[in-house]
Amino acid sequence: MDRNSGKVAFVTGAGQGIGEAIALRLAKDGFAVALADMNLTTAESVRGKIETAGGKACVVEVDVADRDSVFAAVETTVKELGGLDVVINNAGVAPITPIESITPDIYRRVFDINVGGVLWGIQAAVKAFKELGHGGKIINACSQAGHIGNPELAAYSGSKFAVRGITQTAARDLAPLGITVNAYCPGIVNTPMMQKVAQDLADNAGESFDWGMEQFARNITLKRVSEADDVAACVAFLAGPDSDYVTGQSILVDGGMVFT
Ligand SMILES: NC(=O)C1=CN([C@@H]2O[C@H](COP(=O)(O)OP(=O)(O)OC[C@H]3O[C@@H](n4cnc5c(N)ncnc54)[C@H](O)[C@@H]3O)[C@@H](O)[C@H]2O)C=CC1
Ligand SMILES: CC(=O)C(C)=O
Repeated sequence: MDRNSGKVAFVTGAGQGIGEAIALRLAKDGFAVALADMNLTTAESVRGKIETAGGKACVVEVDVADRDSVFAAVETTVKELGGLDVVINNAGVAPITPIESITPDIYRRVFDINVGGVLWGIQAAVKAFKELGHGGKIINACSQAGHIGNPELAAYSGSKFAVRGITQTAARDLAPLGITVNAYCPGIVNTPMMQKVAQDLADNAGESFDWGMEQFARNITLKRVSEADDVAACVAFLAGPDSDYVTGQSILVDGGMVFT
């Protein structure tokens, strides 16, 4: 707790799922947390949970696909919470996309949010860290699907491979500024996103939700689907001082789905 007190973390997609779990965990670990989301209702509810537990948080509206919106959200965070030390580019979307179904609109939406959101988040973080006169930590949402192509998720898998590449490059470019850049790669996490992915896959095949989930879950070595807290624990490591000598890595937190 003490090691992070006075530090500020900015988390996109913090209103639900993995982003919510990250925000709650970092607040418990002593960070003041900016809850950045396009859904202000869910973000406000997370703020309520943090404040009830004695933590500090603010809500910031953001559309991560919009560069200006990301820069404005980061600036608001610095004003409201008095600094910035960690930026977590977590927001993402995962539509089921059999290869022949991908339209220009689907392609652009997935890449604008999953890749653009990471790029603009990195740029906004660098600007703020420079203005504040110190380095910092940038942490991006990748996926096991960013290490191996997942069936019927071509647009999504492609976007997450891109996140891994950007993470490596940004780590090299930003090291001279004292900034580390890493990513976390969840497996199958029980969140609204994954529930929809499984349901859509099942609907396309005329099967049940459990069948849809099983298509993704059957290769998990630890034989259980992940909870968002499993991912938050890895992000807490990447956000804290114990990861100071780690950069450019995309760390799998998938219960043993992909071995690299
Ligand atoms: N759930 C899973 O099994 C896995 C998730 N991931 C990644 O983890 C991240 C979080 O996923 P989940 O929590 O499962 O998703 P989720 O769909 O449950 O929550 C996503 C949050 O991001 C927000 N959001 C979406 N688009 C946004 C935008 N343009 N601007 C601002 N906020 C936006 C939503 O309002 C929501 O609060 C994503 O990047 C996802 O790709 C990676 C691997 C597995
Ligand atoms: C949605 C996702 O990231 C999967 C299936 O790994």
